[in-house]
Amino acid sequence: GHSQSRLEFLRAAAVASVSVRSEMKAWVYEEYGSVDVLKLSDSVAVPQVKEDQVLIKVAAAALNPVDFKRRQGKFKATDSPLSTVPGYDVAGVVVKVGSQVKSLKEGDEVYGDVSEEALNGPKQFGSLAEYTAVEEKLLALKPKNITFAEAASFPLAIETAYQGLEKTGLSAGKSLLVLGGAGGVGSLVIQLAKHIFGASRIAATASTGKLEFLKSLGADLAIDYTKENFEELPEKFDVVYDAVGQCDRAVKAIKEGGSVVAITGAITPPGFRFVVTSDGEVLKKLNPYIEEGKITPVIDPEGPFPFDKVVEAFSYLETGHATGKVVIYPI
Ligand SMILES: NC(=O)C1=CN([C@@H]2O[C@H](COP(=O)(O)OP(=O)(O)OC[C@H]3O[C@@H](n4cnc5c(N)ncnc54)[C@H](OP(=O)(O)O)[C@@H]3O)[C@@H](O)[C@H]2O)C=CC1
Ligand SMILES: CC[C@H]1OC(C)=C(O)C1=O
Repeated sequence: GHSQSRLEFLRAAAVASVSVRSEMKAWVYEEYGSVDVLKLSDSVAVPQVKEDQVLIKVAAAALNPVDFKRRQGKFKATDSPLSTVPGYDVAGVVVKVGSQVKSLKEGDEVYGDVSEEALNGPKQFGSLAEYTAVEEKLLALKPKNITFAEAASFPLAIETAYQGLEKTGLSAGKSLLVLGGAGGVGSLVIQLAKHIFGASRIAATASTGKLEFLKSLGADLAIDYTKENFEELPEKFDVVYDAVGQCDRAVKAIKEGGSVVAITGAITPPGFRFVVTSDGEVLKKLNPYIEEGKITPVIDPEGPFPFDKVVEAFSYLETGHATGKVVIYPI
């Protein structure tokens, strides 16, 4: 009928517009440094899709500390070549698919972390752009009940939270202490621990103004780190998830036989380091919890930041005091 042919026309036009357009707007840095090296260019090549990749028209992106640590040159030994388009987290619409793509098609609304290994050869052309090319296996369909901005807030942080908790052996009836419960990762660790891993008791640390926020996420005990030292409390935990870099103190807060997973900072045994691997299958597994409203996105109210305010967004994230995620929307 008329509407079907119109839809096909629009879809073809969308594809044609991309295949004709060879340049796009993107944030780029050509050298390592502070936010001053970030430039907004309008002549970056639209990425070509490899056989196992899809081309995404970016609707929203989110920032992670790894973006600014990488830009500062902290991972230069294993980084991809400069110049770099930063950005790991993406949400948007598929506009082109590679020849080996199995289940995604043009028009699909997707989200994910574009770099399978965060530190080892991350994407040179990331998500802070109008288009980005991503392997199908790193993506999942966006749940219908959340916006693109909310979807972009999840991937790297929720995969870090989930995979890190899996490694600790947290299971039903065990207790957990989260160091940095109000951050992008910590706010999801609390929710996943409660709703998926069945933790019987969750404690978390943050500063004075965020204690009620911790409880709203599902923490039973909110510890104000400006007033007390968690490791001096009488209560010990089966698991500590360190998202701050306090492993030397975390190991004093576990029960005999407990475990400490640390995602940043120096490691003190028996604590162990964990680094996230991007995986669309994790998002597919968590989608039902998001669709049921059990896991909810947390976007810092300073944002979302529009595309031309990425420098302001990084400056805010780099204060180390963002609540939940710093999102870039609209693009
Ligand atoms: N290994 C891996 O795979 C990954 C590592 N990371 C790393 O983990 C860390 C956390 O990442 P992310 O959550 O995105 O970071 P965020 O920038 O979102 O963390 C900000 C939060 O940290 C809290 N915070 C700061 N200092 C303390 C403290 N002393 N005690 C408790 N909370 C504190 C702040 O709360 P307040 O304002 O109350 O101080 C704020 O809410 C970063 O270093 C990041 O690089 C992140 C993802 C993956
Ligand atoms: C060594 C941890 C490193 O990896 C990620 C993804 C970060 O944010 C880090 O600090």
